[in-house]
Amino acid sequence: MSGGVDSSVAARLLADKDYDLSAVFMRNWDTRDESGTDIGCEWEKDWQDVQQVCKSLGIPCRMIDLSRQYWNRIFEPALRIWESGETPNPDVWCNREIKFGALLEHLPMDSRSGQRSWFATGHYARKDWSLDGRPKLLTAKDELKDQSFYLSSISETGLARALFPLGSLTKVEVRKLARQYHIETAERPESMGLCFVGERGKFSDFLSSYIPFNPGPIIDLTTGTEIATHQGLWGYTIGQKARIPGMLQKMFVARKEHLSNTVYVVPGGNHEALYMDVVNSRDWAWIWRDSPPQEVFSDSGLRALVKVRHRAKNTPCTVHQDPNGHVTITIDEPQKGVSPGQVAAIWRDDWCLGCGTITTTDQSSALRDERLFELAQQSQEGYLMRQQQSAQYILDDKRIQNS
Ligand SMILES: Nc1ncnc2c1ncn2[C@@H]1O[C@H](COP(=O)(O)OP(=O)(O)OP(=O)(O)O)[C@@H](O)[C@H]1O
Repeated sequence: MSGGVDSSVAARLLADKDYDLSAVFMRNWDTRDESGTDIGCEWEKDWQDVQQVCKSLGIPCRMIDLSRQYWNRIFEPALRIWESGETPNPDVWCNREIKFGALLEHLPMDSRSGQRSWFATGHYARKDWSLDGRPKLLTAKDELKDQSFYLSSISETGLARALFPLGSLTKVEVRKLARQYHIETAERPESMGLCFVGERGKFSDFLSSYIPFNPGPIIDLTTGTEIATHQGLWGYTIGQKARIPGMLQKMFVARKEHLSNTVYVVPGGNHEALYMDVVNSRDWAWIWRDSPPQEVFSDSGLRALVKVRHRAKNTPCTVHQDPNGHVTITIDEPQKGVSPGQVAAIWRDDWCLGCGTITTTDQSSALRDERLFELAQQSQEGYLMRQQQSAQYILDDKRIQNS
């Protein structure tokens, strides 16, 4: 339980069904880890809320400190990904590594069945069983609140023990129930921001206390000219507006290039260079790890639905997997703002099958404007050449000084 409306209502619904309940609150962020900031200990407030709600529901609760695991398994790796120019999705990996990973390991074993106890959360998702008894992750009834995207990386073992009591309710119904049950946190607003880290004002300011500045050029992809300097690739997200001082025209981030430390922008939020329809991925994980759908290995591939970020709509696509496990997704309708580092998850109707991290995106020949990509190539080569030249000048300078 997080102390919020959703997990509190979930607990109450299970209590009404006579489950033998106990609650666990995870403390996953230690504000002492925050470099140079003094933001206060929000987890203490959440923990108080959990204790208060549990007291009125009459169920025991305890706190588990998983902040070291969160730092090592989620936050540190995410910082390295931001630094490399990709935009990670720590919340998806948090569900796999922490909630349905480290936490599950703490759950007591049921003496009768020899299995771990059931594990309920306030996620908006549903679960069903296949005919041969395997758990299926399904989308929630409330399409707007559906969180199956965030759960798409969890394993079959974790899913098998999971209960999602809110899966068939809408958020409006859940809030109504919270008021009806007089749950203390019924009016608590939706939590925002990075899972467990919480809201942190301007996110790029928060990141800049962990990642060193690394200035590089911002290049207009349509002209190949350098129009500004950025302070680090991590401050820019593909598809989003890029603030360019002194420029009236609104520019949007089309690409980020790690090798040359370059941000490429285009004028206008609907520019064709912002739309991608081919997605390559790494670390692909099927929820049923040992039995991917066999169609992905055939020439025609698996027809499915894909989501490339939480609020994107599920879009028809074709999925292929090569013998090395790499998954490529070709999307029927080009998507805006598909970002390496983010997660692509796939569904068959309402059944979520798994997800992977986006490595590269591309435009199929129907979309591609070769001229733009030649310009990008040239400006990248030009930038690398200038870097080599300035390195040579520094060397020459040193030689002159030494002699
Ligand atoms: N600190 C925590 N300790 C234990 N469980 C948590 C914690 N944070 C989240 N959860 C569990 O994960 C579920 C989803 O969390 P998330 O933050 O995505 O949703 P939420 O809408 O903010 O949920 P809530 O209203 O319960 O805070 C929660 O409903 C809860 O069951």
